[in-house]
Amino acid sequence: MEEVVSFHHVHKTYKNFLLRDVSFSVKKGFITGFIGPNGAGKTTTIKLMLDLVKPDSGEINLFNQTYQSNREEIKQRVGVVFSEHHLYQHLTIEKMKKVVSNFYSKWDDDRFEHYLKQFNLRPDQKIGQLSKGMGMKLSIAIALSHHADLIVLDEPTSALDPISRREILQLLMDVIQDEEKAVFFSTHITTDLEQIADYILFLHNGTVLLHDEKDAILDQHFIVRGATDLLDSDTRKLFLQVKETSFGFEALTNQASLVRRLMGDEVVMEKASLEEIMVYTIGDRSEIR
Ligand SMILES: Nc1ncnc2c1ncn2[C@@H]1O[C@H](COP(=O)(O)OP(=O)(O)OP(=O)(O)O)[C@@H](O)[C@H]1O
Repeated sequence: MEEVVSFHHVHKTYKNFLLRDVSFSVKKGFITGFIGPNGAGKTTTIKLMLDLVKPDSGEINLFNQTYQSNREEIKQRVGVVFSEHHLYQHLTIEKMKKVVSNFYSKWDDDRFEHYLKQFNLRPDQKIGQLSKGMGMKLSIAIALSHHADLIVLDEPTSALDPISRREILQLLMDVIQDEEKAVFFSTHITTDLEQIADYILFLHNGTVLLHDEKDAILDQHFIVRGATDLLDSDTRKLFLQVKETSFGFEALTNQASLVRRLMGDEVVMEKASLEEIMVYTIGDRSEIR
């Protein structure tokens, strides 16, 4: 399977933050969802991916090339959407298009017009007068109008109403239909990823906690509930985190089949959502720290 992005042991240090030994890949033809709590390092990772900041060590490849050797070609092949759009407020959409289209050799006016229509945007509208959601849609329209092979989005749906969100999610699914492109998409709305992501990358405190196919992650992780007397030093090892109350325990496991075999009917097991996986896993880590 072709890798569009690969990070190999990437480190980046800020005064109060360390991105540590980050390795992952983004595959062509798939949507990779990028999750992690506030301050996990998601935007830093995206900026590294886009060459907006440089790593201290490690290697970053896009399309099997490095920015050092092929910066211009890589930039042409990437479409970017940030949560706050960086478009010129005083310009109309039409004028903004003229600025941006000059930058991209494969800019496609017809495609851009198609997206404007789809998003109910007019070329004569001033960017400063667009709502947050409309601004986001314009950024997405721009990112999708130069035949990019990789679309990188940093929290694109957080400002959108549920209807627009669905529209954008559908659009991202359409983008990967021809299996020629890859989408990398950070968000706090984990239910969006349950709908559309093929792979999940989960970052916490600057390290990768999980990177796998979404279905594999959801198949492995279960919330288990049972009586506290089932817990001993051995059975506790089956769980990533255990919460105990006077009614019993509730725990997250990533060894569902083993729990089923060992505890069987004595416990109730329910598939964990991505949100539960995040919350339980992070709880565990912060206790260790
Ligand atoms: N230029 C910088 N200089 C110093 N520290 C920085 C810089 N950029 C980011 N940081 C720090 O790095 C850490 C990770 O920030 P980052 O924006 O990557 O997190 P995030 O996962 O995107 O968070 P959120 O979900 O809140 O957007 C934070 O503690 C932040 O303060």
